[in-house]
Formats: sequence, structure tokens, C-alpha cells
Amino acid sequence: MEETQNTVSEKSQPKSQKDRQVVLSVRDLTVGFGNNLVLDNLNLDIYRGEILGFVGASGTGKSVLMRTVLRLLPQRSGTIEILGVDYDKADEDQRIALDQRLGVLFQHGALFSALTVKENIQLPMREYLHLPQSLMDEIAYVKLEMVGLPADAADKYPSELSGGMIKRAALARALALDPDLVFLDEPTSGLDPIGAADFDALIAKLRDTLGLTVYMVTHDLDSLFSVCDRIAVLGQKRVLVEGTLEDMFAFDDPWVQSYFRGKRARSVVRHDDVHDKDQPAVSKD
Ligand SMILES: Nc1ncnc2c1ncn2[C@@H]1O[C@H](COP(=O)(O)OP(=O)(O)OP(=O)(O)O)[C@@H](O)[C@H]1O
Repeated sequence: MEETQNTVSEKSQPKSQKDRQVVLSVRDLTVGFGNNLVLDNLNLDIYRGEILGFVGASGTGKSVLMRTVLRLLPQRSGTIEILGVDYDKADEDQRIALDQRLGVLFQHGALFSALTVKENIQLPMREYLHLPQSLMDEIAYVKLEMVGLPADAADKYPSELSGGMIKRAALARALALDPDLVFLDEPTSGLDPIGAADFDALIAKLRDTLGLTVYMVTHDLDSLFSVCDRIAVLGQKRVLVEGTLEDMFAFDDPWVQSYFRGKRARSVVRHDDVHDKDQPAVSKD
């Protein structure tokens, strides 16, 4: 990241980070709609195996960035490299191969209501792979188990599931092709605190066991404080700051300060861990 981006300097990052593999690299990305410039020369890196929490005030462009990275929206300028592939320069075969290495959990799950859970999970397999039905069934049951859903959820329709089950079923679909990089758009929104904490724990477990890299757009302070390795804040049409929670606490910006040091944040941070009165420590419980 260039220093002009106001990112945390390399000195304050863990030393090993410099050697880590960049899985997603966004450079000088500009996206807009008519006169509405949403992202202006934005830069962002995500490293292999990390859970990156992406935050920002409502309407700053978090969804626009995610959708642009997923090629669902066009960019005006800039480059996006995922797993070493620049989609704009890639040929058809490279694009298809890249698409299979990405998993997406859209906000509210976005399951097809006319399909059962099993059929939803099998959609990516049908699109990209030519497998016998019996094998696709087997894989679907493995994915269900992976996300903590019972086998009998397979034949249910989305309308028969609770909000938490829909998120898990959508996650199972996102994992259908064993992706390297998973995009989660507000995965815990609409869940009660216990359901949200369980979902966070599931994401951390999947990252640990499958070696996933996770890009998580979230407003959930509990998620940021409990499972995210790094945080990036979107503001003023670019990444204002990226780094650890301590970097967020130290960053001099009114929105960042009120978000990470506000009343809501203070209720999540464990006060008995506070090292000094200006620098609250963070609970990882
Ligand atoms: N398809 C589109 N056409 C025109 N403008 C759009 C489109 N999608 C998003 N925008 C605009 O881009 C800006 C950023 O929207 P976006 O949905 O990315 O915000 P966000 O940070 O995800 O907000 P929230 O946290 O509320 O979900 C808004 O001004 C929005 O109106």
C-alpha cells in the first residue's frame, strides 16, 4: 500500500506480513455511476489465510467494491488481481478457472426459493463441473455437515429454514467448489447475538481447517473484535486505514474514532484488559 493512502505504515504491521502471499490486490480502482463517484483510486490487499473485516459508514461503497471485485459492476479505471490473475487480461479459460476458486455469500443468503437446499448447493457444481448426480449428492451432504446443518435440511426449501439456517445453507453453497477466497456480505446481519457468535466461530473454524481467505463486509463489532485478523475502513472513496484493531484505535479520523471507541464498541471491548486509559485492549474471547 502506498503511504499516500494513509494506511498504517509497514513498521506497525507484523513483520511476517511483508512475506505473506497477496490473494487479492486492488490498485487505483475508480468506480462511479454518472456523476456519483463512489470509489476513487482505491487500493487494498488481502493476504492468504486471513479474515479481513471491511467496514465503513452506510453508503460509502462497500457493496460496490465487493461487486466490482466480483466483476458484477464495471470499473472506470484501475486493476484487480485475484489469486495472481488480472481478470481483464485473462482469457476465457483463465476466467472460468478463477471463478471456481471464489465463493460468495450474499447478504440475506440469496438462495433460490424454488430450489431445495441441496439443489442450491449443487448449482455451482452444475455450472462448472460435470459430475454424476450421486457424487453431487454426496458432496452436498459433506458441505451441509461442514456448516453445521443436519442432513435433513438438504430437501427443505429456503422458506422452511430459520434465518441462521439460511446463512449456513448459503455458506455451504459458497463452499461448493472448495474455493480459496470467500466473500461474505454482512454474514451475521439479522442473526441474534448467539447465532451471530456461532456463525463467527464457524467462519474462523473453516478458515483454520480449510485454509480459506475471507473478505467479510460487516457492521458487526463483535465479528470485527472476535474473528477478524485485520480491518480495512472505507471512507472518502478509498481505504482510509487498514490494519489491526490497535491501528484503528490509533487512527485519527472522526468516523473511525467514534466507530471503534464509541459506546457500542466500548461495550464489546473488555475493559479489564485496558493497558492504558487511551488505548483500550481488545477482547478475543
Ligand atoms: N447499481 C447502482 N447504480 C447506481 N448507483 C449505485 C448502484 N449501486 C450502488 N450505487 C450507489 O453507490 C453508493 C455506495 O453504495 P453501496 O451499496 O456500495 O454502499 P454500502 O457501503 O454497501 O452501504 P450499506 O452499508 O448501507 O450497505 C451509494 O451512493 C449508492 O446509491
